[in-house]
Amino acid sequence: MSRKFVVAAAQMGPIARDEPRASAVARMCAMMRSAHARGAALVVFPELALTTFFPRWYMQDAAEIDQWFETEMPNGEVKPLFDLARELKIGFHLGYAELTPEGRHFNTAILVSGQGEIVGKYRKIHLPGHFENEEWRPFQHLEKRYFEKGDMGFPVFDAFGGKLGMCICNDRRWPETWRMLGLGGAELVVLGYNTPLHYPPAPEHDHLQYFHNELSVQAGCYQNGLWAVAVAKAGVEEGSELIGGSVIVAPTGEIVARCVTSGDEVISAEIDLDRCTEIRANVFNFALHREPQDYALITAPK
Ligand SMILES: NC(=O)N[C@@H](C(=O)O)c1ccc(O)cc1
Repeated sequence: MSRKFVVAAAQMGPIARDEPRASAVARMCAMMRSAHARGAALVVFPELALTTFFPRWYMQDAAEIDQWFETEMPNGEVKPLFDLARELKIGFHLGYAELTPEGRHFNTAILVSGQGEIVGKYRKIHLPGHFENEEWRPFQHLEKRYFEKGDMGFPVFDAFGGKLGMCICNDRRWPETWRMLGLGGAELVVLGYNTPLHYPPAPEHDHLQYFHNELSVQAGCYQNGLWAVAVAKAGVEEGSELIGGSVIVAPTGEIVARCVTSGDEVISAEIDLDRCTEIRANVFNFALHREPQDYALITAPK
């Protein structure tokens, strides 16, 4: 059986602070239709795709914070996306802020099948930023304040005729993320990001943001022999510029499609999951060449 299919990346432009979720969902539905018209079986939306990137603001009031979170998935506002997926028989990946019935907060992503069923879930592990208000910053990055570290590890799911894994934004910079997913057998990793162009602790690196995005994703793909779809929320959002540059990357590390705008934009590529073998049966044949007995420091407590 052929393991080729078309994947799409649906990059999103900015979402305003007062933009209702229904508006973001309508934009996603339009891109889902465009992805479907290209023959895509799966369309990947960004991290925290339903709202503006709220960790840029310092908040103390619990109710004010919780308004950015979803207590159910799907809920009434997101249901049109699930309904359209079912109608078009197209799967999707969606990032959102999750508030559990126990009152826990996570930066979460789900994988939804072409039948509109949630078939995978991941909660972000590498939370960037800081806990307290840092007034010297033009924008805060308070993910450590608003989210708990994910508690699901790096799961890999049987879906779309192969093995799929997820990670979220800052996770993509960490080789451990990719290696865990690679060891779990992932053949395709899907991820979303909100990456500010300006990095206040080291502004001399601002010009490297696009490069570091590609470097991280391409290295993760090559070193683990897997495909990736990495999708931005881009553009100037509430005065903070987020990078675009969403990409689809092959197991060889080559970029096969790249967004060229900072707005809502769909790109697609036919991917062949069997091409993972080109790398995994050769230079990164884990069973033959990995030497984990020499990697103990990687898992030593910090
Ligand atoms: N949403 C994210 O995870 N964004 C991060 C990233 O792009 O890796 C990130 C990391 C450090 C920062 O100071 C700001 C943003």
